Amino acid sequence: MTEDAGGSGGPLAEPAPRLPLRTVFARFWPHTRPFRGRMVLSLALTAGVPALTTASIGLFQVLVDDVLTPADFRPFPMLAATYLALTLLTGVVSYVDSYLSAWTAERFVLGLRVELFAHLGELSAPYLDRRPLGDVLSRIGSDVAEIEELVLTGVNLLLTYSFQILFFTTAMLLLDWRLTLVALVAAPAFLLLSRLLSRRIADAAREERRRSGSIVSVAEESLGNAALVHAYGRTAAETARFRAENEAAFRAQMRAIRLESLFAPASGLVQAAGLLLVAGIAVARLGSGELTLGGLLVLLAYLGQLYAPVSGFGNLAATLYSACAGAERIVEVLDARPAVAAPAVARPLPRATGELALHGVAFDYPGSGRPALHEVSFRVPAGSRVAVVGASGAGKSTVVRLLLRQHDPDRGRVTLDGVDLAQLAPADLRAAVVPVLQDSLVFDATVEENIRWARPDAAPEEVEAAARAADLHDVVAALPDGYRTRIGQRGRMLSGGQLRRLAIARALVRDAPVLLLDEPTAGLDAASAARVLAPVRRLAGHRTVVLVTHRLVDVVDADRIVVLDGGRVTGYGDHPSLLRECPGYAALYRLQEQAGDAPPPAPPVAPRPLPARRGEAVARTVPLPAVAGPGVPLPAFPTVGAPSPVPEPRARHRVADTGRTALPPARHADGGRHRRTPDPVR
Ligand SMILES: Nc1ncnc2c1ncn2[C@@H]1O[C@H](COP(=O)(O)OP(=O)(O)OP(=O)(O)O)[C@@H](O)[C@H]1O
Repeated sequence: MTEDAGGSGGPLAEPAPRLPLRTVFARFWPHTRPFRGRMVLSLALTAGVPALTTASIGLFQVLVDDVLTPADFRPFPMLAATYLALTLLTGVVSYVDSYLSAWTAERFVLGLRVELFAHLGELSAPYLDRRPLGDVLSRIGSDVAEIEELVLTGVNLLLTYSFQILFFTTAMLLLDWRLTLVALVAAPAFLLLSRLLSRRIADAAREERRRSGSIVSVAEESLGNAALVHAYGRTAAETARFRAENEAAFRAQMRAIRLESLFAPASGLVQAAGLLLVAGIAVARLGSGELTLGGLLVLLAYLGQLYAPVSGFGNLAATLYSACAGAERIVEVLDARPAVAAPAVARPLPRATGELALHGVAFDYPGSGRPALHEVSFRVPAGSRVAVVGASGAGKSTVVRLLLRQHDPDRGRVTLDGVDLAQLAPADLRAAVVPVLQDSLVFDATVEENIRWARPDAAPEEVEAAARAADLHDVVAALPDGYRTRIGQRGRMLSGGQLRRLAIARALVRDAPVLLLDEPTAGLDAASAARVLAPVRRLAGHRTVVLVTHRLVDVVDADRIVVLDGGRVTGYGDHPSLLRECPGYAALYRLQEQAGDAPPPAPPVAPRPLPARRGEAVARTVPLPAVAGPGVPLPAFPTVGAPSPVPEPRARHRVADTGRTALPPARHADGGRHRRTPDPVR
C-alpha cells in the first residue's frame, strides 16, 4: 500500500507507454472485421444525411427566388410537400444510422472487453500480483470504451464531416465559386488551431486516465481492507488518500476541459470572421446583380453548415488524442505475455501417476535481484505425503508456484512423472496438480456451486462425497439450506477452518493425482488445524500430497519432509531423522514446541474410504517408482512404516547447491541402527 494519505506521492497506477495515434488505430482496426458489413451500410446512411440536408437548404433558394420575391404562391404546395418528404426521409435515415452505429459500437466494445478479460485470465496471478487491482478494473471498464471512440465513432465522424464538407462545398461552388473560395480561406485557421490544442489535450487526458485507474485502485484497496482500516482508526487517512487521487484527477480533467473549451470560442471567432468576409463580398455582388437574394441566403446557410464540420475536424483531433490515452493502457495489457508459455508441441500425459521432482532448480523473481531458490532438488514419489517446511521467506511458496508452473525455473527442471512441466499441455498439468491456496478463495455462491466449480460435471453425490472426505459435510448439513446455502462474499457464513475444508473439498472433487496445499493451517487454532489436516492425512496412498507449511507440528507424520532455508534444501527425511540430523529443523521444532504449538492428535491409520479417482481401482502403495528421464536420477523412496524396497543410503544431509555434507552421520547409542535419512536426490 502506498503511504500517500496526504496525496504527496504519485498515483498507484503506472503510466502506459505512449504510442502514436496511427499505431493505436492500426492495432484495433482489425477488430472491426466482424462489423464491416454494417459499417458500410452505416457509411451509406452517413452520406445520406448531409445529401438530404443539402437538398433541403437548396429548396430555400427556390422558395425565396420563385415564391417570395415574385409573390407567386402556386409552386408553394409542391415545395412544402418536397420539404416535408425530405425532412421525413432525413429523420428515418438518421434514426437507422444512429441505431446501427450504436449497435456496432457496443458490440465492438463488448468483444474487446471480453478479449481483454480472457487475456488477463491467461496472464494470471504473477501479472495481476504486480498491479493494483483497481487500475486493472478501470482499464476493463472505461479505457476499453475509449478505443471505440477512436476506431468507430472517430471514423464515423471523420466520414460524416467529410461528406458534409463535400456536399456543402459542391453546392456552394455551383452557386458562386469565387465566394466559395473566399469562404474556404478560413479552413486552414481551424486546422492550425486544432493542431495547437490537441496534443496538449492528449497529455491532460493521459494523466486523467491514469488517475482514474488510481481512484479505483485506492477505493478497491481501502474498501477491501475495511476491517483493518476500521480497527486501526484509519478511515480519515484513507479518505484523504482517496480525496488526493480524486483531486489529481480533477486537476487533469480541468486542464483538458480548459483546453477543449478554448477551442469553441476560438473557432467561433474564425467562423465569424469568415462569415463577415463572405457576407460583405456577397452583398456587393447582390447589388451588382451577380447574385440573387435567394442565392445569397442559401450561400450563407451553406456556409453556416460548412463551418460546423470544419471545426468538428478540429474537435475530432482532440477527441482522438484523448481516446488514444485510454487505448495505450489497453495495448499495454494486451501486449503483456504470460510468465510461462505453453509448449508448441506438448508431451501427452493423459493420466499422471503424480510423481513430482525438482532437479537443481534455481529461481529469481523478475526484478528482485536476489535468488529465491538455489539449486533445489527433491522428489515427491507418487502417492506419498511430503511436507515442505522452513521459516518465513525460506522459499516454500516459490516452490508451490514452480510446481503449479506459474513461473519457469531459471535453471534446472520441475517434472511430473518425469516429464518437464514446460513440455506439458497446460490442461494436462492443471488436471494433474490441484492446489489449495493459502487464502481460501471462494465465490459468493452456494456451497455446492463452490465445490462443483472445480469440476462442473460433478454429480451431487460426488460433491457430497468430497465434502464428507474434507470433513465438511456435518457443517454443511447444519446450514439453513444445506448444500444450497449461499456462503456470501468471501465466504463470511463460514469460519476460517471451515473455509479451508471447503477449499479442500473443492480440490478433492477435481479428482487429480496431486494435491498441493500451501499453508492450509495458517491462522487456525490447534483444534481447527487438526480438523483441516485430518482429511489430508486420510488421503495417504490415494494421492500425492505436497503440504507447504511453516508449522512443523503439522507434519511430524509426513512420509518425508523437505527443509528449506534461504532458498536451499538443508534437510530431507522423516521427522525423527531430521530431529536427530538437521540442526536447523530441530531448533525450529523446539522453538515451536516451546511456543506452545501442540502436535496434532495422532493420525488415523486406516484411511476412510474416499471417492476413488476416476480410472483408478486400487490405491497406489509402495514401492514407488524412481524418477525417470534425463537429469539427476532419483532413487526409489520408501514410505514410512513400509519396508524399504532398496537398501537405504547412509544418513546424511546435503547442502543441495554445493553437494557438501553439512553434518557428519550422527552416532547413536543403538550402534547406528537408527532410521536413516534419505538424501533428497540420491
Ligand atoms: N512476487 C515476488 N517478487 C519478488 N520477490 C518475491 C516474490 N515473492 C516472494 N519473493 C521473495 O522470495 C523469497 C521466498 O519467498 P516465499 O514467498 O517463497 O517464502 P515462504 O517460505 O513461502 O515465506 P512465508 O512462509 O512467509 O510465506 C523471499 O525472499 C521473498 O521476499
